[in-house]
Amino acid sequence: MIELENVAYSYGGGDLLSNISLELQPGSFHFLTGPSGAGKTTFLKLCYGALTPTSGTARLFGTDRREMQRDDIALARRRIGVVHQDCRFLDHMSVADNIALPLMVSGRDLLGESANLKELVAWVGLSERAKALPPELSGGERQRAALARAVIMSPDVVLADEPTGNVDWEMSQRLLRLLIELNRMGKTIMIATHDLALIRSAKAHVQARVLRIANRRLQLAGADL
Ligand SMILES: Nc1ncnc2c1ncn2[C@@H]1O[C@H](COP(=O)(O)OP(=O)(O)OP(=O)(O)O)[C@@H](O)[C@H]1O
Repeated sequence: MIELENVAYSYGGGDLLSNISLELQPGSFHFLTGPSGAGKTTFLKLCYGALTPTSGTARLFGTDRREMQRDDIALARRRIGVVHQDCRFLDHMSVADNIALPLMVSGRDLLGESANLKELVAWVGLSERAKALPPELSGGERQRAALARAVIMSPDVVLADEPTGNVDWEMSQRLLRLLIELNRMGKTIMIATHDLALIRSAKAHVQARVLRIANRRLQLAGADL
């Protein structure tokens, strides 16, 4: 699905990431951890093709990122749902319209999709808030709306960047349950997080690999988490 082979990435100074190799298997569940500034968001951007490796190869669904044209990237992006750290809503549009935005952008028939949209809004527990504007939402509501938007196109892979960053324990558990449910439906999940307690709590419910970025490298974290 997504394959990184000996990838390095630099924003212009020295390498932020180097020697990164990983193949995301269909249906797998990964956590990605590491100190602030280690490069977790950058790593996710390499996985969804927003960045091209400085060296090495990133393949998205079998195609080298360097050989992908605009349309290829757009197609690959429909298969990868991203929950951004800062949610990125359009504040003048309702929660439901924000969630439906990927459908609108890809030219899908919104009327035909309205039952799916309603079901998805209910799945994340936001039926009562569907008409609200994003600035009116709580942190947990924002994160659930961001998750719904990330999966509206039925992606194969969901990459979530600190999806539980600004919410209490109960809400992080609720978000985690939603992500585990997606994994049980067959989706490949990767969650970047600082929250080691969240990772520990997941282990009882899902077989997850824990990756850690430290000193520019990607390592498999030890069992001592
Ligand atoms: N567009 C950019 N241009 C230049 N430097 C950048 C850019 N984006 C990120 N960086 C730098 O790259 C480093 C890694 O950033 P990144 O956001 O990937 O780390 P992170 O591990 O996700 O951090 P955090 O846990 O704090 O979110 C940081 O030093 C950051 O300032």
